[in-house]
Amino acid sequence: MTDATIATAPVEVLVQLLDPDLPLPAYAKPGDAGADLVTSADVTLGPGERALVGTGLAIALPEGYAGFVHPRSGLAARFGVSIVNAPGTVDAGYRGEIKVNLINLDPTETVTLARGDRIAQLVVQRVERAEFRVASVLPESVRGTGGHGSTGGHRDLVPVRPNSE
Ligand SMILES: O=c1ccn([C@H]2C[C@H](O)[C@@H](COP(=O)(O)OP(=O)(O)OP(=O)(O)O)O2)c(=O)[nH]1
Ligand SMILES: [Mg+2]
Repeated sequence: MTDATIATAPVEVLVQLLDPDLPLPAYAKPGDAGADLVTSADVTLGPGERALVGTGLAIALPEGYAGFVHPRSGLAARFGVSIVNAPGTVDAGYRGEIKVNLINLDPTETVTLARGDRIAQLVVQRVERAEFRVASVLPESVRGTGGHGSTGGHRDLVPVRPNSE
């Protein structure tokens, strides 16, 4: 089945509208993974500035689910706006307002967002709960302890610092 509109039944998420004039989280297109969240206030972010922004929503996710607050790629590409703790994690038991820690990563431009603008997207996912057990030896794996670039691929990537030749 390739039609993105044909999907399994959606999971029901109760939403408390803390600000009745603001919308529910909304999927912009069929098949979208993220439902857009809006800012409840006007926000101005100078270069490098961040702000914890309300969305006017509180939700109750079913047990076994979490919400992940992701940046919007359009805001990132056009204005350099991202989320400090991307993706933010909304626990199933959280009943407070969903907030978004926006940051303007542009080095020179100030960005202005108006109340009601879509600032982030909420991805609802099933999550496993782990039981952590101490082990003195871990099972072997092909990767082993290699990480942090151990597979290469950075040969041509040389860090360039401003004002250095
Ligand atoms: O982008 C986010 C991330 C988190 N939260 C809310 C929901 C989440 O359930 C709660 C706690 O988030 P997290 O566990 O990431 O933060 P913490 O610093 O560990 O806080 P706490 O000590 O309350 O767990 O804050 C948001 O509203 N937006
Ligand atoms: Mg926590």
